[in-house]
Amino acid sequence: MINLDNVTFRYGRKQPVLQELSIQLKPGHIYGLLGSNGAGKSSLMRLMAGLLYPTDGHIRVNGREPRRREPAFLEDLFFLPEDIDLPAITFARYVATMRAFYPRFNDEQFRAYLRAFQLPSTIGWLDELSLGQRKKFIISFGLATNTSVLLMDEPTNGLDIPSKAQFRKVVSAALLPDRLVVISTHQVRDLDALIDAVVLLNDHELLLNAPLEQVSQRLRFEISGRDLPADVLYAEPSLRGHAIVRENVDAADDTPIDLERLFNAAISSPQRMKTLFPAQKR
Ligand SMILES: Nc1ncnc2c1ncn2[C@@H]1O[C@H](COP(=O)(O)OP(=O)(O)OP(=O)(O)O)[C@@H](O)[C@H]1O
Repeated sequence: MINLDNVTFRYGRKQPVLQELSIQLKPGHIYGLLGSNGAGKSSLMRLMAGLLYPTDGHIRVNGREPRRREPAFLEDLFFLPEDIDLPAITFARYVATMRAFYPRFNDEQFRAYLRAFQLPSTIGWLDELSLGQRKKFIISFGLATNTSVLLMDEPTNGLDIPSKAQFRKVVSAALLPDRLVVISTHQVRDLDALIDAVVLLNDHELLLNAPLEQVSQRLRFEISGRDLPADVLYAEPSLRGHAIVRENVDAADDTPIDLERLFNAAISSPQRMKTLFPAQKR
């Protein structure tokens, strides 16, 4: 469980990047952390990992304060940063060294993940891997640590299209009831059919924190003709008319969620989104 209580964060004396953020993230879920460039996704992940400290407010991860970086905290959280700088050592040496920090690291799983990503387990020097190969290697390692919290910052950057599909498959299979996964991205389509809850940052604050089930109960994703319905939150021209997001006023059947349209609707109608999703903890 990750709990943020009124967290404000700023770099030095600059304007706050995150302001009075209160969020609760629960195990058994894969959260998609969304936001425009510079919205503060990486900063938030680094705060959760204890690599940055809140200017104000409190963060608890499984009851522990990340900033203390206690061994029990570190062995139960894996953070995959956006830029992966692997050392100039061999695959075998890296695994032998790093696995010692994660008591639940599972070698068999690790090799299965590498196979799923079509990376040979005979990789040589890590600094000679391409960006996509480095990502696949570290994603496989992170999943195999079996930590209860897994934070991944832009993990799909650098992955080719088949690998993105493989990523979704592998991560969803690795979700267990006691595991909490947070994946940040600005390429929201990469998270289609993977996440089951969305956390959206906008304008330094939390705009949306909702399970997708709730999103589809409260919003409809439709194609409309030229005349847009009055309750539309967002519309974009499409080949067949307008692709729209509107309120699900009469609780009609669910429509499939389009994450990109959800994102655009939230950014363009923030006040209506807040009214529609008055999160217990915002
Ligand atoms: N080390 C730093 N020192 C000062 N300001 C920083 C630092 N790192 C990030 N920022 C600023 O904090 C804000 C949030 O950055 P952050 O990297 O958290 O956003 P992001 O949502 O992850 O962006 P992106 O999607 O582009 O990766 C930006 O305005 C950025 O310029």
